[in-house]
Amino acid sequence: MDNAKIEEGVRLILEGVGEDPNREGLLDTPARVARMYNEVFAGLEENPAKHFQVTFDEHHDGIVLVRDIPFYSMCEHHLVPFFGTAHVAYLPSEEGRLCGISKLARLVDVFAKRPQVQERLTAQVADTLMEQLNPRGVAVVMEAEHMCMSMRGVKKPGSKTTTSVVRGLFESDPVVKAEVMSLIFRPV
Ligand SMILES: Nc1nc2c(ncn2[C@@H]2O[C@H](COP(=O)(O)OP(=O)(O)OP(=O)(O)O)[C@@H](O)[C@H]2O)c(=O)[nH]1
Ligand SMILES: [Zn+2]
Repeated sequence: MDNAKIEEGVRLILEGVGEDPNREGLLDTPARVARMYNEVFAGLEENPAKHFQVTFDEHHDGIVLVRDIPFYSMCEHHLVPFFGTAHVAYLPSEEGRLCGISKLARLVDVFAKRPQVQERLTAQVADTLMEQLNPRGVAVVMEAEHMCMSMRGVKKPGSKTTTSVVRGLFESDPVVKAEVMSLIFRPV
């Protein structure tokens, strides 16, 4: 990442809003924001495949689901956060391999830590899992609050956006799809 460019940009924004980037409280802000962007956009420099180098030659007939994975992303339209929970499920194939369950959460982070829209984030997680594990199916559901809808604009704090992407058997077989959705949306 080009930190000098980020810092220059932040100084220009501060000037643009009528602030003095040289006053004491703001002096370190451009460098701080650059460090923050390195963190919140770290996924831009990550290849998701690296998380699937270790897989297990184990067999599991049914669904593997990790629910309630918290994530923070950045809306690419306004560059403010949207955040919530992701539910990631797959149905291993006969000959396919299993991954460590933490890798499903790591995969969410790789794509969440980029400028995003929620629909694309959901599809990228699903499609990468299909590529990497060659499972019989994948289902990804994300529920998020968008700061661009809460603190500004339409100002609807608390409104949640749900996106779902199903692939493979979860797409083609309504019974299997109903099973995974009942696990994802089971009453608490
Ligand atoms: N589909 C989708 N839209 C998003 C997402 N995040 C933000 N948006 C929307 O992106 C749209 C951008 O619309 P514009 O009309 O160009 O921008 P705006 O004038 O700031 O819009 P308002 O937010 O309605 O004030 C808004 O409707 C946002 O709600 C997302 O993840 N997916
Ligand atoms: Zn937005």
